[in-house]
Parts: sequence; structure tokens; C-alpha cells
Amino acid sequence: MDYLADERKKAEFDVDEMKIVWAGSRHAFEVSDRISKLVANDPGFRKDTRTMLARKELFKNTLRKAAYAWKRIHDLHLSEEEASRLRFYVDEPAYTDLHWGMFVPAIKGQGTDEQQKKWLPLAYKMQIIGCYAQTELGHGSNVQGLETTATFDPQTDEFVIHSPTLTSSKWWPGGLGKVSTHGVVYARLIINGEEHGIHGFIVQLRSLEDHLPLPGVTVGDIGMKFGNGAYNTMDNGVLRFDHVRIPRNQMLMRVSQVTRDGKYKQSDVPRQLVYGTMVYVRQTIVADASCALSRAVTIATRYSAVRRQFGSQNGGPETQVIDYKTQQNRLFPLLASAYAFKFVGEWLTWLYNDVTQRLQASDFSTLPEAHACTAGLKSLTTTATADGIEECRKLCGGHGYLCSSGLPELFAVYVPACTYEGDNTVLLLQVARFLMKTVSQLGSGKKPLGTISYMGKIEHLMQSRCTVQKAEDWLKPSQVLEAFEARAVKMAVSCAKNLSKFTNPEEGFAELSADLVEAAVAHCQLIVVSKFIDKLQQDIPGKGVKQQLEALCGIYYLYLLHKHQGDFLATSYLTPKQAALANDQLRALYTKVRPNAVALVDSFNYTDHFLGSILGCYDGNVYPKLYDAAWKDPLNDSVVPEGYHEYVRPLLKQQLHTAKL
Ligand SMILES: CCCCCCCC/C=C\CCCCCCCCCCC/C=C/C(=O)SCCNC(=O)CCNC(=O)[C@H](O)C(C)(C)COP(=O)(O)OP(=O)(O)OC[C@H]1O[C@@H](n2cnc3c(N)ncnc32)[C@H](O)[C@@H]1OP(=O)(O)O
Ligand SMILES: Cc1cc2nc3c(=O)[nH]c(=O)nc-3n(C[C@H](O)[C@H](O)[C@H](O)COP(=O)(O)OP(=O)(O)OC[C@H]3O[C@@H](n4cnc5c(N)ncnc54)[C@H](O)[C@@H]3O)c2cc1C
Repeated sequence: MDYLADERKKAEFDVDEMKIVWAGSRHAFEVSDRISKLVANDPGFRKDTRTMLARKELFKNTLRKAAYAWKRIHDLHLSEEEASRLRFYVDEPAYTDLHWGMFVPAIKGQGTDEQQKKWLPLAYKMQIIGCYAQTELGHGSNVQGLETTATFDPQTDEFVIHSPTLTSSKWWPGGLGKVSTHGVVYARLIINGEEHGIHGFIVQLRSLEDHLPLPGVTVGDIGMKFGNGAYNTMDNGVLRFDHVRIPRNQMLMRVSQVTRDGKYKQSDVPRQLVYGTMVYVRQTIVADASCALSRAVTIATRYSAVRRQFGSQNGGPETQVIDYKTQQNRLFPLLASAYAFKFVGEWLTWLYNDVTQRLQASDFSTLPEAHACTAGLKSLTTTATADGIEECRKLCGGHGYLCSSGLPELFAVYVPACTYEGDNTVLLLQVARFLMKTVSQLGSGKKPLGTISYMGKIEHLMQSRCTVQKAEDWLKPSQVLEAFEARAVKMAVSCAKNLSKFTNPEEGFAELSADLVEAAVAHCQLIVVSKFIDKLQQDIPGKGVKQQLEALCGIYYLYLLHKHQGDFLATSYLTPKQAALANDQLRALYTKVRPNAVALVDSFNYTDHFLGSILGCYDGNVYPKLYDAAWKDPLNDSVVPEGYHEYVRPLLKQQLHTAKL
């Protein structure tokens, strides 16, 4: 029985067409749909007991799944696209993520043609397994502060990789702890006593025969992490080198080279390309944020339609909690954000591919923008997604706290995204630097392009005032864009003015960093809003699909406007009356979306296996499933628990004795 059937009947749009919009294309939808069902129907990919497993058992099970996934990929001759979907629907972080997601891209991006020819075929066949070993115990954010050394020995034509201090121990790399045979290791290059900064080196860590660490290598897992199951399927590792020697040709030499006679040569490509793998992964993290958020929102929306509290009249049913305006005000902006992040993720993938093609043609002009966009959007989307998952847990009341709701593990596995690939605050400060540089160059005749082109309208934006007179005026895209542009430009200019009062710019930057972060957030929110609006300019087929997306877009920007109305009011773009009208329009959009809410989350097309949540299951049959699941908990294997006779019985006896006294 479908307990959500009435909700589904209310939908005012074509769900099948929306599924295609969400997937990106009909082809992407078909691949995704087929692979998700393949994984869901394969007992080899079961994950329902994951949060109850002890670490060793959990980890071994992940190794089994990774090997099984690899076998299925081969047996079924899956394409790269299909394999990547399979990895997504298997839904279990594993060493393979770092191998395919960072080790291979690092060699592709920073290796010479010759190095790629040697290493990539081995990596593609998984005859070697790699990790990305950058972060150390003492330094993660400050990459220039890494302490591992790679000293060139001209006698033997080798580099000597060494960990000179405890804090130079590599610490965190995923896949390193127990599995990787190789790593791209980042170290401080030293030639003839002279330092040349941080470079990447391919270093073998374990024997390909018996998996033991090679001489001079100390390696292990760093221990349990936050949450049950969750990221504990990953072997994040610690690594130390004691004068380990590698051949000279294992330094990744696309950006700079060391010659046989020890000369350091810089190519014409910018040094920052050493950071290129991080740009790539930040872009994939943005593309992934909408998946994690939409998953939590599916659970919270379906459950909110099933759950009833208060409001029964004449013995009739109580109110569905989704009908409370407070529930809508917490849930619908998250639903809208999932769609917003999907579209900005698609755009960022386009931007990344564009910058990659330009780099191949030696056009480095858009690299700073690509860095600022990937850093800023990674920060914005992961913060909102992690907070959103936790809000979804609260939206599900007490039952959201059960592991069987799927939300605790989803939060635990997702929340480190706010830290890895760059701490979110550190990344926003990079965006702020980019903005300050842009503002300082405005008078120089250099035209700001791309996502900062709005800065070219600075004179107009600094003076313009909002013209909204009635709530519906907030549905005009031009009006909304101008509001977000005016806010972003005014906040950036205000920071630049305050910075100019300092004689030492770095001191000023440090002192004003909290304001700078807020200016960076305003800029990034403008990007997300503008890409959602751009998406709506496209031809979107399907009955009612575009109208629903327009409503969601409105909810996304009006919610931001309401939440940050202090910024909009302080920069004098809006009047308090206009801010109130925005809120009126927001409430009207909630009413419009309400009957479509369940269908809008159905459009994500997630299987029950992928959701891994009793509260979010497709048929909404929540209570019997919760009840049955409780009895399956290992604690209920016996009626009288282990430990009763040792620890509880003596207490009771003592209490009985005291009572008699
Ligand atoms: C089940 C099995 C199935 C098998 C299936 C097989 C198929 C599978 C298929 C696919 C799988 C794919 C899976 C993918 C999943 C990926 C998972 C990812 C997991 C994540 C793991 C986490 C990894 C990590 O965390 S790695 C470590 C990341 N570390 C950081 O991010 C450090 C952060 N710090 C920095 O980035 C920098 O140091 C900085 C930005 C803070 C800069 O610091 P600073 O010292 O100020 O800067 P400096 O070095 O001096 O440079 C300044 C100039 O450089 C510019 N700049 C900085 N960064 C960049 C950059 N990245 N790009 C371009 N330019 C940059 C900066 O703007 C300055 O420029 P200016 O002009 O001089 O102003
Ligand atoms: C699950 C997980 C997986 C990881 N996987 C890998 C991996 O595969 N490979 C790898 O190399 N690394 C990996 N890392 C490491 C990760 O990249 C770093 O932890 C991350 O870059 C943050 O650096 P940090 O730990 O040095 O934080 P810190 O920089 O020490 O941050 C601590 C606090 O200081 C603040 N802070 C730092 N600098 C500044 C500043 N300049 N201004 C203002 N505030 C500042 C931060 O905002 C934060 O609040 C992983 C980490 C995690 C949690």
C-alpha cells in the first residue's frame, strides 16, 4: 500500500520530466535509474547493518564491497559514467574514492606525458592503488608550511623523502592507513641546500607482493572518526619516512622540473597548478552537495507528510506536520537549495572543463576565477548541506535520531566535507582575496569578466535602490539579481575601504577577516542565485515543470534575502517595507509548493536502498517498519541482556535487601 498516494495525486507537474531535469539529461537519467536499481537489487551491496558493525568488521566489509564493485564493473563492461554512478549508489566511502578521485587526477594534472604513460595504465587497472598524501599532523590548511622534505641526491639521481619532525608525519590521507600501495606525496623540494617550495612525488609505500611497508616507511590508520559506520569505512592514515629514496623521475614534473645535474626549471604554466587536484575535487564536491542534501530532504519531506500531530477536529485525523508553516519554513528552503546546488554544480563542472581546455591551450587567464569559484562554492554548498542534513533530522522529531532514519549516518559521513579539501573559512578567505584584488583593479581599465562582471556596474549598483512596490515584484529576475549584486558589491567595497585604512594590508586583512568572509558569502550566494535564474531561461519541457522550478528558485532567493536582510538593509538597497514584502511573497510560494512537495522529492528518483531510511521509504509505511526494525537490533537478540547477571542482578538484590531493612 502506498501511504503517500494522496500526496502524489496532488502533484501539479510531470514528475518524469522533472526527473530528467534533475539528472541533467534523458541519457543521464536512464543510466542513473538503471544503475541505482542494479545496486539496490544486489545483496552484495546491502548496507542496513552498517551502523552496528565494529570497525574491523566494517572495514573488511568495505574491502569486500570495493572488490565486488570492481568485479561487477568488469563483468558488466560498465562505462566510466556507469562505474561512477555505481560507486555513487553503493554509497560507502572507500579507498577507491581517493585512488580514482585524487591519485589518478593528480598524475593526470601534474605528471608529464611520459609519467602519465608509465603510471596511469597501472592505476587504471588497479595494479597499483594510490592516495593523496598532502596534509600533515602539524599543517593542513597552510600547504606552504608542510615539513616533509624531498632532497635531491645528484650522486644517485634520486630524491630522499624524509619526515624530519613528528608534526611532519602525513596525517589524514584516505586509503593510506591500510590499503594504498603508492601515494602522491607532497614535500618541500631541496636541491643543493636551496628550497624550491612544495611539489608532488609518486612514492611506493607498500610491497606489491606481501603488502608490508617498504624499508623506511611507517604507516597505519589514525583511528575511529565521528559517528557509527559513516566515514569509518575509510582508512585515513598516518605516514612517516625515514630517508626513503625514489628515482628522480618520480617527481611530478609538468609544472617544474629537476634536471639530471640538479637544475630547477619552471615551465610556463603557473605554479598554482600544483594545487590543481584540489580545484578538481572541490568542483566534484559542489556537484555532490545537492545529492546529499536532496537525500536528507527526501526523508524529511516524506516523513513530514506521514507524521501527524495535533489539530484533530471531530475525531478526524490530526494535522500532517508538513502543513505547519514553521515546518515549511524550515523544510522548503532546503528543498529549494537542493535544486539550486544541482544547477550551480552543473555550471561549475562546465567552468572547470572550460578552464581545463584553456590551460591545455596555454590560456591561464581564467584560473584565478576558477579557484575562487570552486573554493567559494565548495564552502557555501557544504556548509549549507551539512547544516541542512542536521535540520532534516530535527524536522523528523525523535525518530530522526534513530540510525534507522538514515540521517545520523548521512550527517556523520557528510560533515567532514566542511573541512576536507580546504577548511570552509580558509576557502572563503581565498574568495575574499580575489574580490579585494578585483575591487582594487576596477579603476585600471581591466574589465571584470565572468562571475565578477557585475563589479563593472559598480557606479550604478552603489547608487541604485530597490523599486519593489508589491510582493509579486519580487518574482522579477532582474529585480532579484540587482538586489543580490548591489548587496555583494557594497559589502566588498566597504571591506576594501576599511582595508585601505591599514598601512600593512596583511594586518588589515587579518583584522577585517570576519567582514571579508561575509562579503565572500554574499558573492557566492549571488553566483548560486544567478545560475538558478539562468537555468530558468532554458527551454524546460514537461507540464508544470518550469513553474515548479520558478517557485523553488523564488523560495531559494527570498529565503536568503529574509535570512540576510540585515545586509540588504544596512547597504540601504532595500527599505524595511520591501523586506517585509519579500517575506509575504516567500509565504505565498510555500503555499504553492506544498501540494507538490512529495512529488518534488520523488523527482530525485532515489531507491529505498540508496536512501537507507525507514522514515523516507517510498511507500510511507513508516510505523510497522520502525517497529519491526527495533526487534532486529542485536540488543534484542536475547530477552535478558548479557551483563544482567554480572551487573544488574547484584544491584537489584542489594536494593531488595535494603527495602527489607
Ligand atoms: C565502492 C567501490 C566502487 C569502485 C568504483 C570505481 C569507479 C569510481 C569512479 C569515480 C570515483 C570518484 C570519487 C571522487 C570522490 C572524491 C572524494 C574526495 C574525498 C575527499 C578527501 C579529502 C582530501 C583532502 O582533504 S586533500 C587536502 C586538501 N587540502 C587543502 O585543501 C588545503 C587548503 N589550503 C590551500 O588550498 C592553500 O594552501 C591556500 C588556498 C589556503 C593558499 O594558501 P597561501 O599560502 O595563501 O597561498 P600560496 O600557496 O602562497 O598561493 C597563493 C596564490 O595562489 C592562488 N591559489 C591558491 N590555491 C589555488 C588553487 N587551488 N588554484 C589556483 N590558484 C590558487 C591564490 O589565489 C594566490 O594567488 P595570487 O594571485 O598570488 O593572489
Ligand atoms: C575526513 C577527512 C578526510 C581527509 N582526507 C585527506 C586526504 O585524503 N589527503 C590529505 O592530504 N588530507 C586529507 N584531509 C585533511 C584535510 O584536508 C585538512 O584537515 C583540511 O584541509 C583542514 O586543515 P587543518 O586540519 O590543518 O585545519 P586547520 O587549518 O588547523 O583549522 C583549524 C581552525 O583554524 C581556522 N584557520 C586556519 N587557518 C586560518 C586562517 N588563515 N584564517 C582564519 N582561520 C583559520 C580554521 O577555520 C579552523 O577553524 C582529510 C580530512 C578529513 C577530516
